[in-house]
Amino acid sequence: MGTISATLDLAQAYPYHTITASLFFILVVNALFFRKRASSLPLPPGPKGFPLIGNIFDIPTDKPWLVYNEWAKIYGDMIYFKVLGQPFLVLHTLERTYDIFEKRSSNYSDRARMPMILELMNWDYNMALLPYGTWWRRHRRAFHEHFHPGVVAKYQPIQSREARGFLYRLLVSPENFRHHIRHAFAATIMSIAYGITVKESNDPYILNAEEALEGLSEAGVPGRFLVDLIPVLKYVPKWFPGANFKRKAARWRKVNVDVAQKPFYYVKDQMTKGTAVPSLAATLIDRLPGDNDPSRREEEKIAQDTAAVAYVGGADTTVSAVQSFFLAMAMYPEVQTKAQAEIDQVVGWNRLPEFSDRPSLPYINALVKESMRWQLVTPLAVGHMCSRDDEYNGYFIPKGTIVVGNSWAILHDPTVFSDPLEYQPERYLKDGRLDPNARNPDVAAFGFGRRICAGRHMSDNSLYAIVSSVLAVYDIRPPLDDEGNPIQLKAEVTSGLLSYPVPFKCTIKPRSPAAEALIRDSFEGDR
Ligand code: HEM
Repeated sequence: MGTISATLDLAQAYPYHTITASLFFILVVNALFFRKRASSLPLPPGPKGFPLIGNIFDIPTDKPWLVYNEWAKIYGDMIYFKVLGQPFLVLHTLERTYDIFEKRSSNYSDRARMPMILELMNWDYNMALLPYGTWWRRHRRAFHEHFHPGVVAKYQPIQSREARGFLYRLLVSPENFRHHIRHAFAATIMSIAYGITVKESNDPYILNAEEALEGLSEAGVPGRFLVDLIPVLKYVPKWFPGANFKRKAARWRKVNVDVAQKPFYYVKDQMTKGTAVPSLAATLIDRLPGDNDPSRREEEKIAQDTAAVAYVGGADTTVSAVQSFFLAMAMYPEVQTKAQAEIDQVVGWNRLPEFSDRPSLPYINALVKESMRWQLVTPLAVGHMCSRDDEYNGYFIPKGTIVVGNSWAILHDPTVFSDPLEYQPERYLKDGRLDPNARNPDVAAFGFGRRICAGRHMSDNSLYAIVSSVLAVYDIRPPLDDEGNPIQLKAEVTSGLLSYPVPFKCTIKPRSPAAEALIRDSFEGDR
């Protein structure tokens, strides 16, 4: 997903002149279109704000999920506030997210309008950003067809191969493990989506996608560009004083066109020459209606978007979960020992774990779950916009409210997860098996309802492939100081829509000479 605007990170985002202009705009809009509240019910509780600007000064910019967690102790499990006229509702418990995002999904599956990103920067190929409706549904259907639980197994050979490549790169330069994690995912997804083998470094496709994602993270902060508040500004010509946003948008638009089109046209070209290797794009192109079919243009656009979103949605998300796994292993040696003991017993020393071993590895499965829960990749998931006025649980929820599920709170609820800040795979196990009654992190870690992450099944397989392979052959330990003493690591994460462990070091060594030989023997790439 990695691609969607942070919906709440507002206060930091509004420079003074933006606030002033926005206030003026809101005053005018309020005066012209003031709408009487459609319900006598009260709004849900929340911090009291100022007229017009609302709670702009209350909005936390650093790890907002923790601040909302504290607010929930004062206001309860539904927290409502407004910023510059935009209403927000934060849901704190699984019961609330289920009621709103699942049971009332037809009303809570839209996205906030983002003219800068969607209309000026051409991010419209990313279905995660699309408004709810037929066009989004057609994209979702096309994506689902290639990433639903029954079909993702076909990507396992690529995932295993890239996991082995990752093991080899760790051997060569363990200190670069963060780069290797990123490379492993980029390589896996480019191979699945386009059959393209990426270069070890400075790959043009990856560089392009990274630039596009940087643009998204800048433009994704609400209010960063005034055009998001005053959409009509998109018609201002590029040369107009102050229209720097149009020039920036033009540059990012070009990058985005490259991301969506270049690899796709490469595959098309290979298919014409008869040299294409199997890939998602090749399958999609193969099935397109004929050139003269009236639906051809739209179908080709959907095919192109589907392959591209696999990359931009998947490239930097699972990466964060794998980084958390490395951090956890360096901090919790006893967990690592138990996991390795299970692999040694089930898989032995002569081969690496396969996907077929997965059902026999309950502790590893529990560890994969805990790696998704402990430090969440998307602690506030992604906001859904409410399409119509609604009444729920005695409160009025106005149309246009951005509703956010606090996934972090749901997966750190101390009444459900004892010592929630600790990394404990045991919490998912009972009598040596996965406990079906334990809360599965999937209930919140990948978002909610109809917009729930469409790549989660593939992500889960990738995480298993990496985690099981690494534990089979490596010991991960804390870094050492100059005297050779272990340095105590802390579980600290970055803020933002996507959260990562704050960069840390760790010591990564093969478990034995036999493990090292296995890593070398299993690697299929160039040395
Ligand atoms: C740890 C890994 C991942 C996490 C935590 C994650 C998280 C998310 C979240 C929170 C959303 C928004 C859900 C919502 O609106 O309620 C999302 C949407 C999406 N994700 Fe992921 N994601 C991950 C991996 C992936 C991968 C590997 C892919 C692609 C192969 C992917 C593709 C998508 C797509 C296409 C959407 C848009 C869904 C829609 O709007 O209908 N994600 N993801």
